[in-house]
Amino acid sequence: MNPHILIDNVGKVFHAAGRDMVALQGIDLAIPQGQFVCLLGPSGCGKSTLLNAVAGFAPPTSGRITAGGRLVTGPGPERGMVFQEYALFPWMTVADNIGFGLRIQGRSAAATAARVDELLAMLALADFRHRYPKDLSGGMRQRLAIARVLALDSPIMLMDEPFGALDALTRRNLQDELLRLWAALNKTILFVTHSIEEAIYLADRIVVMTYRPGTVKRDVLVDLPRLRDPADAAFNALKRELGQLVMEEQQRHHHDELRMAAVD
Ligand SMILES: Nc1ncnc2c1ncn2[C@@H]1O[C@H](COP(=O)(O)OP(=O)(O)OP(=O)(O)O)[C@@H](O)[C@H]1O
Repeated sequence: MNPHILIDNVGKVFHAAGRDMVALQGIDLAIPQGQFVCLLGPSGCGKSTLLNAVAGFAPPTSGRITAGGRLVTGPGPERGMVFQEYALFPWMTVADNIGFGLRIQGRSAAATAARVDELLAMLALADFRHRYPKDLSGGMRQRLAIARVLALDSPIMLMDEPFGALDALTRRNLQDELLRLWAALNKTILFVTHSIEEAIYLADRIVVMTYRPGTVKRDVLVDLPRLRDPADAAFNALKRELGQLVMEEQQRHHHDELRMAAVD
């Protein structure tokens, strides 16, 4: 079967302060339909750069990416993105935020209203439909951000540290919610995190990235039954193994920063 997302020898070079910086190099990933993939690595290893390339926001400088068999040349309706900072319209109510994308797609008022009701129920937001984002907790805002993306029915969801700003309990609730939606809706998910535990809790597959240049350091299938228990021995064994890999890259990051400070 053709992969749902194909990342083929992708590289990205930034030109900054008169220097070339290789953010990504030779990334190859074939992601089948329905797989939940976490990109894991320390700050600066290119996770967001890769996700933005798949989203079509910032094209790679070499290689190519296809989604659903089509070359990615820009953003597209088959790829929905959820950001850490919610990306909500503060002047619109919860219901209007969810319906916005549908209206600009030209759906009728009745079809939009029906779909909005469905999503409000799915994300347990029905009691909040008339509120504005500023009157919601961080967890509720992130539910709303997910509802907005689900409204468009994109088969691929791209998520950039979506739960990074939430407290531990809210984060776990939303992780469970996301697993439920993923299983029910059969989405392909590419999810960026620097939390090893989050990656093991969620993913079918974890791609650990190296720091500068960003390459694939390890590509691991997580074969543990869900819902996973972070206290479980196999969970912890994998956590130790991945922790070692991420630590090595964090140290490279740290040495790089010391070297840059010495040059300046
Ligand atoms: N527009 C840009 N111009 C120049 N350099 C950039 C640009 N965007 C990202 N970079 C650099 O590319 C590298 C990868 O950045 P990226 O944000 O993808 O990393 P990340 O793994 O997502 O980190 P974080 O978890 O901190 O977001 C970093 O060294 C960053 O400084």
